[in-house]
Amino acid sequence: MVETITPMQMRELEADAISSGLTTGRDLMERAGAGVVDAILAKWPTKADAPRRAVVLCGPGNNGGDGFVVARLLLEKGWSVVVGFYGDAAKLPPDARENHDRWAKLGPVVPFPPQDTYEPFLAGFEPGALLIDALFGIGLTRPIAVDLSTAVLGLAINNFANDWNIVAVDVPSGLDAETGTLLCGPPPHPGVATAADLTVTFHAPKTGHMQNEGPAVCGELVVADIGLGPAA
Ligand SMILES: NC(=O)C1=CN([C@@H]2O[C@H](COP(=O)(O)OP(=O)(O)OC[C@H]3O[C@@H](n4cnc5c(N)ncnc54)[C@H](OP(=O)(O)O)[C@@H]3O)[C@@H](O)[C@H]2O)[C@@H](O)CC1
Ligand SMILES: [K+]
Repeated sequence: MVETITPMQMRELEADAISSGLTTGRDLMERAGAGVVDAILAKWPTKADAPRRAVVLCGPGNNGGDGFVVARLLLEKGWSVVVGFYGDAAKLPPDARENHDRWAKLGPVVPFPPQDTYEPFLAGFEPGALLIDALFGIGLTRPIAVDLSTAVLGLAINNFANDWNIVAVDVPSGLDAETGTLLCGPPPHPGVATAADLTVTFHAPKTGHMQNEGPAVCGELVVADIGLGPAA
């Protein structure tokens, strides 16, 4: 049986590790991003000589921070990367802000949903590219706004037409990481922005990955070690 932990237990593990001096939030975020990239390259090794193109959608919290790390690490590997950002940089938590700023020195941060044209994102729609969902992780507290979920759905529809693969950072955005239920708005509001081909979570699976809608929307679930000690 797979041992799962709740999001609250994950936060406690993280806080204990940081307060005891075992690690820092910055290092955890770097390892989380590296774990996502490792899982991508393990699942799609041929992408090393395929399009090597990714659109990374980053949200307003630390899940978005992980996304900025993924964007930087893929760029370092020679990928072409477009970053969309749903949020306000000035309000990002510190580690996410740092990684946003590091990325901003490497490439543009395109507001998402885009204000006038989807062109920066659509330019990436070629077969085999990746859509990386770093919008919301264990901090999702309410249904995703209609404008955001509609914009993601628009990209996802293009994705289906163009054989993209979707990678979720920690959880597919819209999935409650504790209960495995979808935080849905009124119909036709989609509850899960992106049902993933690959979900990369950290330290241990969360309860929500394994129950209710979780298994159906996560795709393959990979657990990355981020240095919090042995998993439960
Ligand atoms: N903890 C760990 O051990 C590690 C965590 N790591 C990573 O951090 C992630 C957790 O980060 P997190 O706590 O910042 O939460 P996250 O999911 O980014 O979202 C919070 C933001 O979203 C907002 N918001 C919420 N719902 C919303 C909605 N419907 N629509 C709009 N906004 C909404 C919310 O705003 P608020 O509710 O305060 O208004 C807040 O701004 C975790 O999943 C993992 O990826 C790793 O780096 C390694 C170690
Ligand atoms: K996510």
